[in-house]
Formats: sequence, structure tokens, C-alpha cells
Amino acid sequence: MHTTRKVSVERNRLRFAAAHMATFGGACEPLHGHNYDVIVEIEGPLTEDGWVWDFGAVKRAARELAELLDHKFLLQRKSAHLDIREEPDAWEVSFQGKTYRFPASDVLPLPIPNSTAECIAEWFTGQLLEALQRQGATHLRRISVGIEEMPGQVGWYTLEL
Ligand SMILES: Nc1nc2c(c(=O)[nH]1)N=C([C@H](O)[C@H](O)COP(=O)(O)OP(=O)(O)OP(=O)(O)O)CN2
Repeated sequence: MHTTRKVSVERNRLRFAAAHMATFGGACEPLHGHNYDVIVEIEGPLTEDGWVWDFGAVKRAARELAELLDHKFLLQRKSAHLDIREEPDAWEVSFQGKTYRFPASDVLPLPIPNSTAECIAEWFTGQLLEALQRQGATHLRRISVGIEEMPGQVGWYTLEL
């Protein structure tokens, strides 16, 4: 018989407000923002303490990541569609003749191809897993992160470990 143990933490203070413009089907959205909520699920066997991992520890790690994203323009650094120029104190982002110039301090460049909820979730999952493993949670079997752009609209990423 196979059993699964899972804990999840979500929303409440696991949120961030950020701006982005995703590209879809040869077009680029206008610059806009969301109040994103974060949902984390982790699975694995119970530790000697009888938990998959401490809710508080998971929340702290996720909150630290959310704070990195908070009040930033999320730039899809690996975009195949945006023309992105990094300058010493600014990022210049162009798409079909329209150019935005952002102060570097307002930008979080992410190594993702598009700033969709799914791609942000993938980046978040990798960072969160590293943080949990640094805490000693090396027994996890599965980690999923959902990035909710607006209520009921979530992009997920899952890593089977
Ligand atoms: N699978 C995904 N689809 C879409 C994403 C995404 O990240 N993953 N993102 C967007 C846009 O960024 C957008 O901001 C949200 O789009 P949408 O829901 O279409 O926004 P509206 O305000 O127009 O929604 P209404 O409910 O129709 O008012 C798009 N898709």
C-alpha cells in the first residue's frame, strides 16, 4: 500500500504585488500588475516529529521569496520575443517599436522565458526547494507551487523528487 503525506501553506501573508507584461502569440500585453497569491504543497514521509515539514518553516522560506518579488517589475530575462538591454542602472525592454525603460532597482530579472504564472511558479519552486533543503528537508518527494494571478486563476509547477 502506498500512502502520501502532504502539507500546504497558502495565501494570507504569502503574497506579492508585482508588474509584468507577458508575450502571447506574437503580441505583448501592456504593462500591468497583479496581487499574486502563493500556494505551496509539499509531500514526503513524516519525520520523527510527525510532520512532513514545519508549516512555519515553509511559510518563512516562501515569504522570503515573495518579498524578493514584491513591488518589482518581473522581467522574463530569457524571452525570445522581447528585446532586452541591460544597462548599468536600468533595463530597456522593447517590443515591436514600443520601448520601456525601468530603473534597475525596480526590476527583478528572472531566468524564465515568459512572465506567466506557470513560469513564475517554476522559478519559485526551484528556489523554495533549495531553501527547504538548506533547512534539512531532504526527504521530500514532491513539491508544487501555485501562483495565483487573481482569485481562481492559478499557474502551477510541480517537481517530483
Ligand atoms: N495560462 C496562463 N494564461 C494567462 C496568463 C498566465 O500567466 N497563464 N496570464 C495572462 C495575463 O497576464 C493577464 O494579466 C490575465 O489575463 P486575463 O485573465 O485574460 O485578464 P482579464 O483581466 O482580461 O480577465 P477577465 O476575467 O476576462 O476580465 C493571460 N492568460
